[in-house]
Amino acid sequence: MTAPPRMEYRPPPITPPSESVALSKRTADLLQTLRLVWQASPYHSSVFALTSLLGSTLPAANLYVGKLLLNEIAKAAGGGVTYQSLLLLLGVQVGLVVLGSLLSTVQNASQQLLGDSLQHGVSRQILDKASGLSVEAFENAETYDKLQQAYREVGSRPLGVATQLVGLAGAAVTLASVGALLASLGLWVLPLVLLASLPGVIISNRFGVAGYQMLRRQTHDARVQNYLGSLLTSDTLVKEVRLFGFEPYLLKRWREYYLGFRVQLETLVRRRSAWGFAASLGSALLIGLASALVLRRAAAGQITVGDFSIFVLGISQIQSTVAGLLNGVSGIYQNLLYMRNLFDFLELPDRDLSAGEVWQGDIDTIEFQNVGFRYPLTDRDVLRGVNFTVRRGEALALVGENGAGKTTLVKLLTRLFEPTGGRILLNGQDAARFSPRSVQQQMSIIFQDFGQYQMSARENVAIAEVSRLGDAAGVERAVEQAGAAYVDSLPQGLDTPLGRLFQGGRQLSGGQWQRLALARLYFRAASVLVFDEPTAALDARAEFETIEALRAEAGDRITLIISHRFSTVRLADKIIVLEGGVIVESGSHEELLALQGKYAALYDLQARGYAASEPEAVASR
Ligand SMILES: Nc1ncnc2c1ncn2[C@@H]1O[C@H](COP(=O)(O)OP(=O)(O)OP(=O)(O)O)[C@@H](O)[C@H]1O
Repeated sequence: MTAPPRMEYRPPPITPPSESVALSKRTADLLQTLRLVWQASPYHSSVFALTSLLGSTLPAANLYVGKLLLNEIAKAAGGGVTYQSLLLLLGVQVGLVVLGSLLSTVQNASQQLLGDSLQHGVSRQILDKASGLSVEAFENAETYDKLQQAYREVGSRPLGVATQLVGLAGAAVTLASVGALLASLGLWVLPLVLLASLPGVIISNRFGVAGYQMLRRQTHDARVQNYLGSLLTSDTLVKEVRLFGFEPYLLKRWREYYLGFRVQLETLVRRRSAWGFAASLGSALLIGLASALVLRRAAAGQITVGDFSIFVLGISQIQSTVAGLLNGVSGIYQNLLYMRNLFDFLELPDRDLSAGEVWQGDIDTIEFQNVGFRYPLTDRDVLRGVNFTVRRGEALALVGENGAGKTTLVKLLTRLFEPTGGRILLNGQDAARFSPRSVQQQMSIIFQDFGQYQMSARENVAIAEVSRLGDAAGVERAVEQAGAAYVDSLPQGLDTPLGRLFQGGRQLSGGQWQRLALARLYFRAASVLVFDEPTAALDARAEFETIEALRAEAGDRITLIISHRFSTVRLADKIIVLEGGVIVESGSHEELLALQGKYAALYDLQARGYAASEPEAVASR
């Protein structure tokens, strides 16, 4: 077994993204999002919404005061207007500017704090949910995709919806107030100005959605491309990549994906530009028409200079507000797609690991009765009719070729998955009756892809039972049992930070990490110890010694060992040979050799290999 790679390729989602959810569902999502925003911070939500709405009335107020000022100035040419009255209007205008900047300052501050609370609140919900999901959920590519996307975009999306919604309400207020001013200039002016705003916005909106959909379609390929890039930047894989020299191959594939994306982007940009140009032509014609109508009234002396200023400034105000309004709608739509993904994830059923009776005391016997198992979303049983019993003080070894089902069997025993057929009895009682959590507390395990936690050596050991993090003697004992005495020579002993991820971390060798994982196994006071081929980085002699020590340490506990090394396997009291998910032989080492079957054949094969390469290692056993 090699050390586990950090990056993992996962297949594409099984179902397409949920873009066709009905309008009612979208409305429900919108309400749910608002609830989320409100719950994150009722105070900042209110301040943010209030300041935004108040600020939205200011453009119309500014236009109106500007109109009054211009009219007064025009009147002043004929006399009868005092300086004071002009100053008063100027004062009002300055007051509006000050009010505007005050409102936007408060609005920005509350938006930032609301965003922070939201990000924290949603991240918390995602992490809570992830903690409650079954292992099965993580092995499902669709669920895993949802989790990744939800977590990646948690900083921007929920706040995006809140900001756009408030912006939408604000735009409606501005549109209504400025629109009322424009409407006073003639029947057709407002409709024409509104119409002129539409083409550009519709085009940008349409292509915004198209761009988003393009990115969604590219999600899977982009992940493959990212994965390829990560292979070139991975610290754990650099040795293998250099040695086999497949960098050019990776780069070529990485670039092929890029070129595929580029073609799609170019098509989109070309179409968007052409339609965008046509839209601006249409807008210019409509504005020209509206201007002609207003100028006709001006020529007839029906409108003042101030009115005309409202028309000129109002056009750009209306255009930018309509653009904001429609972009807000499409932005909300896009963000709601993300929110649906988030809600889908948050609505996934939890696996309540505490549901069921609480298991008390040691596990003295484990009995598999006709156990079968099929992974979700697959159509093949990977275990069938598995029967065996193991008792206190016994060590059971599982042997079989790659893919035979050994790890799956351990996943069932440790209640990470539940059998799809048959049952597992613990001390004669159906394990399904008991809460997985309470049963798991009786088990300690070291997996083949055990964790290398970028924390201190002490934490690497004690997280097996966090309630005993302060148990210094216990940690030291576990370290000693695991033969991980090297930690004493680390700069800060057990408190040395490990791994390369963070500053000051010490990197360990594969074998050293394994010994620490072994210490973790020993640290937990459990009545069942499981070794899922953890000794890969140890040589045959070290593995033999480790397992021999384990047998001594295990005492009267139940031990389960998965190993491909027969020198280790033979130390077990009972050996089960799995083939294609079925037990084909079982018995002690001697019994199985005498049987002259599968086990004996595999044993002979390996013994011959050792005899050729490591004669003294075999001879000494
Ligand atoms: N999450 C999963 N979803 C679907 N199939 C799986 C999953 N994990 C394992 N399998 C399949 O189940 C079968 C048994 O796998 P398992 O990991 O139990 O084998 P193993 O005997 O432990 O192999 P190895 O010696 O290589 O570790 C294999 O065919 C494997 O492809």
